[in-house]
Amino acid sequence: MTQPRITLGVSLKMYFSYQQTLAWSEEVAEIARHHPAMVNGEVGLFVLPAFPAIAAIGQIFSATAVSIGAQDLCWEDSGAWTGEVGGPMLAELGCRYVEIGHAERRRHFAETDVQIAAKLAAALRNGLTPVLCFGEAQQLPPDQAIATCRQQLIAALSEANRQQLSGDVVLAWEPQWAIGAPAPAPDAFIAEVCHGLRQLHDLGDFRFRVIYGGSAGPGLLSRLGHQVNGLFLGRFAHQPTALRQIIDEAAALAATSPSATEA
Ligand SMILES: O=C[C@H](O)COP(=O)(O)O
Repeated sequence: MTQPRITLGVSLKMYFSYQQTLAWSEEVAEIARHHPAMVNGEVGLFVLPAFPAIAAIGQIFSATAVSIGAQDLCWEDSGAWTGEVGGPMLAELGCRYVEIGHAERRRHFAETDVQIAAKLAAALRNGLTPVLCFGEAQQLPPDQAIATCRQQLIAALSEANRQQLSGDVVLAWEPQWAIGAPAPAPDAFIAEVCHGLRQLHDLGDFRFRVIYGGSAGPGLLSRLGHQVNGLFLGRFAHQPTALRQIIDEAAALAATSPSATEA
């Protein structure tokens, strides 16, 4: 499948009620139906709601270019795994993406590298594009942040590599200290780390997009330019008007991407 020039993702985490999720999705679907860069596929948007809202927002986004996904999955496909949701059911529900390894899941649910690697393999096995979250816990110089992230990526991709799985993987780099903060990491730091992450070519047979997350909001994408393949958004996408502004910025960036000017 052709990749959008700019990828935007929104995780609603557990912020919205069911009805709020539907109302927000209706407004975003309206934007997506009319935004030229979304209609022509230059800007891609995926939305990850809480599990119970997946089917309903799948209907709301059905006639749009917006993809839906989940915030987690089980590493097993079926069986006696009370409370879990497996990749096959997510695929049945129309999910294209699944988030894996978010810092909040590591912190609050003690997810380990081994579990994250198994979940990533489960996603690929079920035709879902993993949105692999990773990022350094403390503020580090860019070269050390890149080295720390590289180790996390090697661990997270290890099971997929062992099973010789391949496919698209969204690399959602989120410095842990920038998540839930008043502002994102400094622009120059984001640019340098994303550049370094995009140079990592020894991680397996995957097609990567590197997107930045951590208090990202309007203005950031325009400031970063082509240093990133997109953004992973949380709180600052809760207002549909703010998301529209970010989509506009993505469209402007997509129009000046090297592949766009060659076309
Ligand atoms: O999943 C999204 C990220 O954790 C970013 O969330 P945030 O923008 O609210 O910090």
